[in-house]
Amino acid sequence: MDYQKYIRNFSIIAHIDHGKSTLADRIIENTGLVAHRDMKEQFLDNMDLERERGITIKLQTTRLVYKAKDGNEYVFNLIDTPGHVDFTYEVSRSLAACEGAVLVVDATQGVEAQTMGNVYLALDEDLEILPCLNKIDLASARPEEAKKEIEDMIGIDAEDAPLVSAKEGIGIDNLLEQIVQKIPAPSGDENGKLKALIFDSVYDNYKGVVIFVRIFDGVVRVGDMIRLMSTNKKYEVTEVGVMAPGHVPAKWLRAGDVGYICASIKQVKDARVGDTVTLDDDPTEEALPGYKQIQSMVYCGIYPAEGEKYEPVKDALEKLQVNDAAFLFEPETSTALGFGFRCGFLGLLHMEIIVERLEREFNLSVVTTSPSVVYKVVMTDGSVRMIQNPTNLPDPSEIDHIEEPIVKADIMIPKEYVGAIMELCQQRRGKMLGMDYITTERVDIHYELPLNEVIYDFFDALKSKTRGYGSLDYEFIRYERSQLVKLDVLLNKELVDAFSMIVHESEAYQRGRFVCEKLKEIIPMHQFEVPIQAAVGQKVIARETVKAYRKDVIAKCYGGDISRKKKLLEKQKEGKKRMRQFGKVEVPQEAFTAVLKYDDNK
Ligand SMILES: Nc1nc2c(ncn2[C@@H]2O[C@H](COP(=O)(O)OP(=O)(O)OP(=O)(O)O)[C@@H](O)[C@H]2O)c(=O)[nH]1
Repeated sequence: MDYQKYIRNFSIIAHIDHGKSTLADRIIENTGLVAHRDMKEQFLDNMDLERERGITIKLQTTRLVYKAKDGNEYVFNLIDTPGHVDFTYEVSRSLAACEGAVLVVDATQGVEAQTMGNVYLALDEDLEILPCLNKIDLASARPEEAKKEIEDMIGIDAEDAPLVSAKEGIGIDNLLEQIVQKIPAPSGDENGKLKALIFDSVYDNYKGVVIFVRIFDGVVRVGDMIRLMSTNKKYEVTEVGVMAPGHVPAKWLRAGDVGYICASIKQVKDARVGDTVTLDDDPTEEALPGYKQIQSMVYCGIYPAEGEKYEPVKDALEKLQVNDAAFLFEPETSTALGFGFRCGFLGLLHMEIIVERLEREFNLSVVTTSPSVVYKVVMTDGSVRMIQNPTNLPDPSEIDHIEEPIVKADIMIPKEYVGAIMELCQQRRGKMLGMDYITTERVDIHYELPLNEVIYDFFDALKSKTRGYGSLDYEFIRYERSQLVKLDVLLNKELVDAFSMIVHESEAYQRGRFVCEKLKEIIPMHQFEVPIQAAVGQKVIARETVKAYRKDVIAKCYGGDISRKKKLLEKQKEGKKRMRQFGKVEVPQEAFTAVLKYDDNK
């Protein structure tokens, strides 16, 4: 098929901060479709939050036209991939839509953990990898060394890898030419049965769900009846088009194309990433490989903060979900916190983003309970329960054993930090699998770690112990039997379920003590004494007491001027607003996050 000769479908992959977004901007600019003055910094990252955090979450795809030195015009479909380990599945599906990937390596840093993580994903999809060295404008750039790392670690030729500065716009022409020359053109069968891969979907207020697809075989037109193969649901196509950028309607999409389809699909979760689209009256027999139901790895409870109502939070969560098929929630009640929601996330970053959006975009204040991974509980009668809320852990007498998710982690660090990182991993119940030298100065350490130990702040600890030079990539590998117990917190002798957590038996005592000490610092004095206890089953393993206060807060400024009194009272009131009442005990909201910051203490 001749037209396919002039199409190049590719992604840019990189370790975080190596300059993927900046390079994408530069490519867009150099292909000339977007006028310079219309270029917002980082064109592809379109959410404010993303821009602030500097990470790519939601995929954006752009169709560009490039006039090559051979005189021909080429269509480039630049498919953006999210740059964080939480979103690996989305990365792998957007790569599956491409023939090649531009691998950006920061020439001042060299190959890092997620460079490798992304490269493995690209190799799994049989992509042509086109390495390029970025940030060569910096004096500390060492492109030759970085090239050698690429050759040694990835096993691809990096001799001709373009040296670019995305920031200064150096070397971009050479890169564009190499994209034309080295990334293969698509080679689908336009006359075959429709086979298209959904690699992203978004909700649009006017059009409903817009699905982004790569057509492998066949043609799709307005009016066609399409079928999504994982659900067998049918929809009539109302619009097809390309992202040029923005939605530009077209007559059809055919083999080799990347574009969008609107088909009055109501919810993003009905059009799952990884699913195959075919025609209902002439379907392909076989779906494209690689479809997976997304599994939430981390769960937590989200509750309206005092003063907030249940309904607005529910509405907001529903709105967030229309656009995010990986985010799950269902109603849940907690004796301590009342009516709220159990929410599932891809990882901790995903969770933080949702909570932040609730606060920022919806102006809601919420309480989140300890994040938890999903435990596999094998009961004495042989049945298995998946538990994602510590409160629901069955009675220990009914449990035969508990299994927890284990991940394989690749940690890349300068060699002088090996000791510190091994110690960190040891503390987190890690099992070392091995260590490779990347260069004489840098190593790649492989560990198996319980996911539970990674989700809280492992990454922060890694960064601080390596002065920012460490990088991490991990993937789930299996469930493993482990000695886990439920740690409960009692305030004034009453169990506060929102504080319950599942911990390793060997850590229960220390953890219990930490939680009690922390709560003692945070819970204000009451008219009565407040005992704080940590317990495993019936056994109290740690205890602290918040003493009762004697004086009224105003008594302090007796005779003082009235405005000062007012201020104090107001401050007290303000403080009250952010309190949660448990029985007779008032607990400030910060307590819920403070008890998680265990590692500050280690
Ligand atoms: N000096 C210099 N800085 C660069 C260059 N390219 C990117 N940067 C800077 O490096 C930082 C990271 O660049 P981004 O483009 O945001 O990196 P990214 O890989 O897209 O990051 P994620 O979206 O988080 O994956 C930014 O501060 C850029 O300004 C370059 O060629 N030279």
